Amino acid sequence: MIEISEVRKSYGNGKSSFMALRGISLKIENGTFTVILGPSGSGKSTLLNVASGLERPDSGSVRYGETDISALGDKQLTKFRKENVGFIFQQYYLLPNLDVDRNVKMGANLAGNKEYSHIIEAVGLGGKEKKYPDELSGGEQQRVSIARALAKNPKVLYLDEPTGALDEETGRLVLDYIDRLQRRLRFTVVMVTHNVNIAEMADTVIRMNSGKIVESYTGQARRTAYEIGW
Ligand SMILES: Nc1ncnc2c1ncn2[C@@H]1O[C@H](COP(=O)(O)OP(=O)(O)OP(=O)(O)O)[C@@H](O)[C@H]1O
Repeated sequence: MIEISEVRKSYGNGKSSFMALRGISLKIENGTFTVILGPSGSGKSTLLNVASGLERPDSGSVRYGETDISALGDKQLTKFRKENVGFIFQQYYLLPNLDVDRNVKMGANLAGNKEYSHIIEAVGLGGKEKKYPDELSGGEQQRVSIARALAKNPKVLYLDEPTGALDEETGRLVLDYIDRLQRRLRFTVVMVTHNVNIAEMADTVIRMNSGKIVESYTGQARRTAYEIGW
């Protein structure tokens, strides 16, 4: 379980400081799919970054089971991220001079995994291993970034607006891969999105406003990427 307790986070200092998270507490069960909704600037990305160990909270704790990652040193925190979490962003951040196979291999190497070809197949990119990012569509590039993240075999996959740069058809396709892989492999998913419809795909929905959680509910029947509105 991921347990976030009384987390606060501000940016800047003095008069220009801004409190992005104002006391967030939340529990995420292993193997569940959580969607975080909220208006622009409400703190969604900050929460994702703090939960995943990309950023440290000013106060409060972020626990993965027995480990409080907010108390880890830099080296230990980096090791924790390498071994436990995968990231997917709106931008794909693929290395342009590496082909699909080597981009995904980079993810596998981070976690010391040798096997990753099956992940390329699983995101529907079998046969495209030798293509370079600029030879792929946006949806294909995002599926490479999913494969790269999953090649680490992460316990938790964090996604920040993964379909933000994609049209509806491609967005549904990408979400469908994430959904089906999550149901099969049972890793934990935490996804930030502007699209309220995507919340219907989740077990748990968290709604944020002004750095606080204003609503959360869990246990809803999950819909597939092709059953939701857009
Ligand atoms: N590195 C930073 N330095 C200064 N302020 C920041 C930084 N990152 C975020 N903020 C501020 O913190 C607030 C919350 O930002 P955050 O990115 O978490 O919101 P969000 O809900 O993800 O927004 P969006 O949906 O637009 O991405 C915003 O007002 C933002 O300007």
